[in-house]
Amino acid sequence: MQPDTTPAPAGKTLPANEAMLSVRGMKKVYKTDGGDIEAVRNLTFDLRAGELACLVGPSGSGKTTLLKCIAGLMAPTEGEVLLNGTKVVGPPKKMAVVFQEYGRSLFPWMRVRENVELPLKNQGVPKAERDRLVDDALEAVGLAHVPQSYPWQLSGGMQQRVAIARAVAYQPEVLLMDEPFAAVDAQTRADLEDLIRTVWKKLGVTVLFVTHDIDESVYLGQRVIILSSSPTVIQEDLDIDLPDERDQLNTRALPRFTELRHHVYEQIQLAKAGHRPAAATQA
Ligand SMILES: Nc1ncnc2c1ncn2[C@@H]1O[C@H](COP(=O)(O)OP(=O)(O)OP(=O)(O)O)[C@@H](O)[C@H]1O
Repeated sequence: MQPDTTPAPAGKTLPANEAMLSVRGMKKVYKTDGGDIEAVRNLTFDLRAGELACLVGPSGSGKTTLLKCIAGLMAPTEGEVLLNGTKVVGPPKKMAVVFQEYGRSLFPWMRVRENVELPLKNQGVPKAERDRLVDDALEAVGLAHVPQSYPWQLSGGMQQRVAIARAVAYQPEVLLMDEPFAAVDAQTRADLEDLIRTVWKKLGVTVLFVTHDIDESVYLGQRVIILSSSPTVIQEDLDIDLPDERDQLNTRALPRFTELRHHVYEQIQLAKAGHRPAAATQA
C-alpha cells in the first residue's frame, strides 16, 4: 500500500529560529478503563515571540489537553512541544499558566502579596528583587492597594487579578491561559480582557489564550486558532487584522470585528456538526 502523503491539517509554522513555541504533530490518547480516548489527533502550529494567539473550539475538543501538554504537565502520546527550540519534558521555568479556577489556584491562608511572591521564593529570587517584582505586578493589575488582604476577602475578578499578577511577577516568556475569565461577570470580564492586552504589550510576553467565547477570541487575539471537534485537528488558523489599539466600545463596533466573529462562529458551528478540514478527513 502507498504511504499516505496527504498533508496533515496544520496551523501556521515558522522557521525554527523564529518560533518561541512550537507544537509539532501532537496527538494525545487517554487510556481509560473504558478504552482509549483520542482527544487530540494531530496539531501543528508555532507562536512567534511576543505573539498573542487565542485558541477556540467546541467543548471537549481538547483545548485543556493541548494546554497541559504545552505546559509540560502531561506528555503527548505522539509529537512534541518545543520552547525556544528545546523539547518540553516537564513544566518549563519560563512558562506560567493561569487557570479558570482562581479560587483553587490561590492559597487562602496566604495574603495577596505572599501568593504573588511564592513562585519567586521557590525559585530563590533574592528578597529585594522579589519585592520589586511583586510591587510591579500588583501595580500592573491594579491591586497595589490590597497587598495584605486574603484572597477570600476579594471579589472573583480581583482574585483572578492576583493569579495574573503572580504569573506576571514570574516574568514568563510564555503565558498560557485556560478560560481564565469564564467564572467572572461580564463587566469584570471586559476589564480583565483589557488588562491582558495591556500586560501583554508591556511585557512583550507570548500568550496562548484558551476561550469558549468567540467574541473574546477575536477581541483579544492577533490570531485565532480554531480547533475541530474531537479527535482534534486545526480547523483554521486565522489572522485577526483588527487595529492593534483595541477598546471595548470601538473595536467591537467595527464592521471587520463583526465579519471576523461571524466567520469564527461559522467555523465552530461547522466543527460542532462534525465538519473537518479536507486534509483531516483522510487522516
Ligand atoms: N484525564 C482524562 N482521562 C480521559 N479522558 C479525558 C481526560 N481529560 C480529558 N479527556 C477527554 O479528552 C477530550 C478532550 O478534553 P479537554 O478537557 O481537553 O477538552 P476541552 O476542549 O478543554 O473541553 P471544554 O471546552 O469542555 O473545557 C474529551 O473527550 C475528554 O472527555
